[in-house]
Amino acid sequence: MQVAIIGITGYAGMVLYGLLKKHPGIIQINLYQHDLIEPTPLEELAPQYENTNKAVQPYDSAEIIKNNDAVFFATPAGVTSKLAQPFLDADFPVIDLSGDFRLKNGAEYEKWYHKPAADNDELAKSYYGLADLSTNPGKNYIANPGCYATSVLLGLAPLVQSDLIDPDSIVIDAKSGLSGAGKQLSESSHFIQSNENLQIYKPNEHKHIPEIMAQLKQWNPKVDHIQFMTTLVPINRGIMSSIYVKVKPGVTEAMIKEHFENVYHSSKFVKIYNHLPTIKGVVGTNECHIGLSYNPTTHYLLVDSVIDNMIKGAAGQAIQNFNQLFAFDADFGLQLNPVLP
Ligand SMILES: NC(=O)C1=CN([C@@H]2O[C@H](COP(=O)(O)OP(=O)(O)OC[C@H]3O[C@@H](n4cnc5c(N)ncnc54)[C@H](OP(=O)(O)O)[C@@H]3O)[C@@H](O)[C@H]2O)C=CC1
Ligand SMILES: CC(=O)N[C@@H](CCC(=O)OP(=O)(O)O)C(=O)O
Repeated sequence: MQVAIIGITGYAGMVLYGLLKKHPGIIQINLYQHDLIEPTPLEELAPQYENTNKAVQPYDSAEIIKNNDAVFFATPAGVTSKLAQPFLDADFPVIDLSGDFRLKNGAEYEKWYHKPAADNDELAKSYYGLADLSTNPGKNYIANPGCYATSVLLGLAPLVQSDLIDPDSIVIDAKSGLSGAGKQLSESSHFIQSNENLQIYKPNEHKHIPEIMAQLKQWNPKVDHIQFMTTLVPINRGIMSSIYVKVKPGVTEAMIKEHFENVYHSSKFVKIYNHLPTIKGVVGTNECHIGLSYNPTTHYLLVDSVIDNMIKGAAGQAIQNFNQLFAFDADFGLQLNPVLP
């Protein structure tokens, strides 16, 4: 197969390119970039690719459809809402790493993203691909989930789906490394500001709140709200979501553990641990590690869910979705080891 990537000069695009090069079902990766007027050597756009002898083509939807079997958009929010139409019209496979097609309601997107949304009838054609817990019903436009949303939803699914917790009690304290913010420098990601520092950002305003809520409500309509906070931590990669929930009377620690193990027993990528996992155990992999700690005095349960934001939270899950769509083995391109020590 041949696939296209848009956004090779960004963090998610470059990680995706590295993973797809090792995918046994892919014979060629074609790169396209939005601001080119003629084919340009990749190394001119991104010096780390020196001597790779690869060209990047100007963006052209008709060429992409003609020369590829699928396209990955690793572009910022606000891009695919404008570019998706020819792909939707042609029912051409798209894996969209941005948030533009994750919410089904355009007005809700505009409220949280502060950008114009795609039309509601276009949004309706997309499939939210939380790849470890759902199977594509055959839709060709895949909205790849957000990084925080992935770690939170994988941590909450067994509890919410089976109604084991007080649905009003969900409090999430999520921490992310700086690569989650993409390559654009901002005041909060400047070295002086981020190094040796912790910064809470977007309190009660994070765009992953409606994304998480939409999925939780589908699983269990009793969930009406979540308390969700995000903190920037001075590491390159990784997300730890510390999720606190009040367990229902009669639900024991042993029952919870067994339930998590049952839900994920056949999962290649989600692993339940006896200890509380750390970010280092997942960075470089497509895995989500989950640990549990129950407080019998308060009846609060901590679910500790960690992922690599660049892989499970972006490029890796995009490949899982691609593998599902084209019936490849789930771990094609994703047999990875953590970066240790
Ligand atoms: N970083 C992460 O951990 C995660 C990112 N995502 C999502 O993946 C997408 C990419 O993120 P990330 O790689 O971090 O972002 P970056 O900012 O690092 O990269 C963005 C890429 O998109 C290109 N781009 C910028 N503007 C446009 C435009 N108008 N049209 C087409 N292409 C454009 C950039 O090109 P140029 O070099 O010319 O600016 C660059 O190649 C985003 O939607 C992000 O939300 C999802 C989950 C996790
Ligand atoms: C550290 C940091 O800034 N992280 C980003 C999350 C990026 C991501 O996963 O999400 P989208 O694809 O939804 O943009 C943020 O909080 O907006």
